[in-house]
Amino acid sequence: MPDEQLMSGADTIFALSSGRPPAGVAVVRVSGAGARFALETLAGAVGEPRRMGLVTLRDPTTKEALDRALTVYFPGPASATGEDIAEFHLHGGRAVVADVLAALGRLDGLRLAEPGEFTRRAFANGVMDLAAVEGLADLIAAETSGQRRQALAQASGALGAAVAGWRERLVGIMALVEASIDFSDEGDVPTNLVASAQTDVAALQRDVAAALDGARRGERMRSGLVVVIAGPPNAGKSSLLNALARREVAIVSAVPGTTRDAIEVHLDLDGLPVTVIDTAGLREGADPVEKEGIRRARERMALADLVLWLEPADAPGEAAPEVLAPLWRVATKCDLAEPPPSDSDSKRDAVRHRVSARSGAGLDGLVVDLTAAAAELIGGEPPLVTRARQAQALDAALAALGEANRRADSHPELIAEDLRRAAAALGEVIGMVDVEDVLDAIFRQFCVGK
Ligand SMILES: Nc1nc2c(c(=O)[nH]1)N(C=O)[C@@H](CNc1ccc(C(=O)N[C@@H](CCC(=O)O)C(=O)O)cc1)CN2
Ligand SMILES: Nc1nc2c(ncn2[C@@H]2O[C@H](COP(=O)(O)OP(=O)(O)OP(=O)(O)O)[C@@H](O)[C@H]2O)c(=O)[nH]1
Ligand SMILES: [Mg+2]
Repeated sequence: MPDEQLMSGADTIFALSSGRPPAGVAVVRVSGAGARFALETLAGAVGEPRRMGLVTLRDPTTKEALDRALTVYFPGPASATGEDIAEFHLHGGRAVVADVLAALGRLDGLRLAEPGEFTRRAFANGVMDLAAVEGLADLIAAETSGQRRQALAQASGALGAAVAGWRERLVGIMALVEASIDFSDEGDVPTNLVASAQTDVAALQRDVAAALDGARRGERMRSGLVVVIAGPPNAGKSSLLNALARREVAIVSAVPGTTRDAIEVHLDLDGLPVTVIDTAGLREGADPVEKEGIRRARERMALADLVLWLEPADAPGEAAPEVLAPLWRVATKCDLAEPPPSDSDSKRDAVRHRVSARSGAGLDGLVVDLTAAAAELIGGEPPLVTRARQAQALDAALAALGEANRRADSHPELIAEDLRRAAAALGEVIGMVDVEDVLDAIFRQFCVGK
């Protein structure tokens, strides 16, 4: 083991960072003081920093060729983890990858990385703040362009930069308040210092509150908008789900009470993530299994962002239950019945769409309307705040700022204490304070190699 590695105390870690073999190319990353040693030993050369080179990789013991591969060396601290990094871009065959990983594992001081360990080191070395780490997790999980856009902004440090700006302003405000405390020792309290501090606090409150305003939107973008299909048995709920998903996800039958479990599909509507959930038809007097399905249906409706209430055009009139979310009445099987005279529905809860899963009629219109609703709820410029954890910390900061602002001018020491709490809460957002358990929770979500 190289001496500097013993001194740094941290192991050198390695992992397959690309997807599951077989694949066209597989990328193995090595991070830590032994990265250089790994290249020297397997490739026989390190190469110019940050330049790829084509080499033959050899087993260090037998000297057998393992692959013709591309390698690149990134010396720390200007690297993705802040440590020395070596990358092996291999042919993505299972045996190539397995044999190269095995050869690395036999090198002194190298061990397989734990999930998220590369990113954990990037965080520990100040390459990324905690919000950026969360953004990176979201970037890897992103299924739609909208999610990608929001995650990339956060992974690139958008929230971290905003928080840094707020903290800087807070430090300026604290200086004003501290100055007024010092003056008060001299029996000459310039109250305008505190007044000026309070003006600045109010401005800061407005900016933090504005960022918090987007939090719900950010969380919905991460998790996807939840649209629940509900209605009486046999209304054509599962048929509509299948039509929206364009595949036979749910069982459709003429027997009422077919669906019991809630069935989810993920749609990408113009880059916006929408989860559509098919549920058991609501009715009284069902058997115990169906009853449980109906309980789950109601539970899903209670958590929905939007409910589609389906009623067959040839047997309309089943009253929709009260729900918190907006509810759209959708007439189904419109191939079976003529539309009723237009004044037959009261304006307030008029049927909003007439569809037929069989003929396809009305489906495009429904999707256009859903896309517009999604754009309304989660579209637009990506918000800064995207997680409940971030929102809670900012809420705490806002509360402390509010306290500071409400205090009488005569208590600068108490104002200073409020401001320190606000600063600590802002620090939590970017992981400067008190986040060990949060860290474990976040890094557990990552895959090995990230
Ligand atoms: N092959 C490969 N592709 C990858 C990654 C990787 O680690 N390896 N990434 C892994 O997530 C992402 C790219 N992220 C990276 C982030 C920073 C640096 C880096 O060297 N940063 C230095 C120098 C910056 C510069 O010269 O412009 C620095 O920030 O100091 C490299 C990759 C996506 N693609
Ligand atoms: N003519 C016509 N029949 C339809 C249409 N959509 C569904 N059906 C029929 O209506 C019956 C019930 O359809 P499902 O989609 O299973 O209804 P559901 O609401 O999921 O029923 P449950 O799961 O039992 O609550 C099936 O026989 C379907 O073929 C349609 O647009 N037109
Ligand atoms: Mg069904």
